[in-house]
Amino acid sequence: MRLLLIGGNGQVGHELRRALAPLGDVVVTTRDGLLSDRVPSENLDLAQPPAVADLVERVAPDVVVNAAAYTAVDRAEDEPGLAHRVNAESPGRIAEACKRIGAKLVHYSTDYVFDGQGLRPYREDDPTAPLGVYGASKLAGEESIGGSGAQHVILRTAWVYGLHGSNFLRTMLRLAGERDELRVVADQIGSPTPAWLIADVTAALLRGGIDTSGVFHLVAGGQTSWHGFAEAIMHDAGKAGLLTREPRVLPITTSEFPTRAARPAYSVLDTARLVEQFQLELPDWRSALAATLPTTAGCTR
Ligand SMILES: NC(=O)C1=CN([C@@H]2O[C@H](COP(=O)(O)OP(=O)(O)OC[C@H]3O[C@@H](n4cnc5c(N)ncnc54)[C@H](OP(=O)(O)O)[C@@H]3O)[C@@H](O)[C@H]2O)C=CC1
Ligand SMILES: Cc1cn([C@H]2C[C@H](O)[C@@H](COP(=O)(O)OP(=O)(O)O[C@H]3O[C@@H](C)C(=O)[C@@H](O)[C@H]3O)O2)c(=O)[nH]c1=O
Repeated sequence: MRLLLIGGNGQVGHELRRALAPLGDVVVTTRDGLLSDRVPSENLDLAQPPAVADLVERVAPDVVVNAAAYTAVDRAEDEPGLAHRVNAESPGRIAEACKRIGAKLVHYSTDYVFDGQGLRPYREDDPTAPLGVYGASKLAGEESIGGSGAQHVILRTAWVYGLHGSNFLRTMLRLAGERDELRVVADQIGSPTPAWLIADVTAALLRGGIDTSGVFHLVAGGQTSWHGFAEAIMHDAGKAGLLTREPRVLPITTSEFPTRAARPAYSVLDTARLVEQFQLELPDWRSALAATLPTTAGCTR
């Protein structure tokens, strides 16, 4: 199988390089033509939508996996045009190119397409109503892919973290080294999901063969708040010997932590469609976190 992985330096892209390698010949793109380990890659800037189709058609893959995105939730409020080009227009162009050459497309979207007013885990067909520019741009990306006619799987995931890249886990570990007390919102509920799980599920889907199109929710099981997640990070990181001291983690309300973009209060995703369609088992968020952190005996991931 010939694969084109767009965005090899992000947290999901980094894990996809590992997970997709056994599936065949993988061509990787980054924004500046260089992978994080300094290995050269193809160069692709999704802020320039016209360049996208040329690359897809030149590489002529069987499958395109698009892990690149504009993910700066607060900054997106001030850069809506750029967020839209990267998260909506370019994915639409990728999908159109896939349709032309008969390639399948795997793409990722977000829980931030919902407004967070739901009372039970969101299903794929529940009404969307993004609260901010990032969520709106990702929703527009889903729609342009959906309308392209390309065979596609869009995996909506949430609260992604890992040991690589920029994410909440790494922010908490950094702050733990700097402060005696962390203040973290306890009234936003979701499902922390490690990047390795997203990559492993993507590889499993491709290994089994994708003969469907649509949106599927992919998150680790269970739910917590950002505060609950931070407490679990401190607990597990402390046990793994990663902390020189364990700060107190104080629960606060969203109004006590003002941010440029509003976030959904509740964005747990129902994964039944994915699990049933592809016969998968997903770990709960707590054991997935424990499996992500290095152990004193060495790194588990
Ligand atoms: N992070 C999260 O919590 C969540 C993420 N998702 C979705 O999952 C997918 C993967 O996200 P994740 O790995 O966390 O994201 P990251 O922010 O870790 O990585 C995004 C990657 O996209 C690249 N990128 C950004 N702008 C451009 C551009 N103009 N042209 C080319 N590449 C660009 C970045 O490049 P560079 O390295 O050069 O900056 C980076 O490598 C995305 O679709 C995201 O929307 C969904 C839910 C939650
Ligand atoms: C750093 C920090 C954040 N927070 C709050 C702010 C926010 O409400 C929440 C999460 O913070 P972050 O800004 O790190 O996370 P955020 O960028 O909102 O994360 C989102 O990223 C995008 C890409 C997604 O698609 C989402 O699923 C989600 O993972 O925690 C605190 O309460 N205390 C803190 O010290």
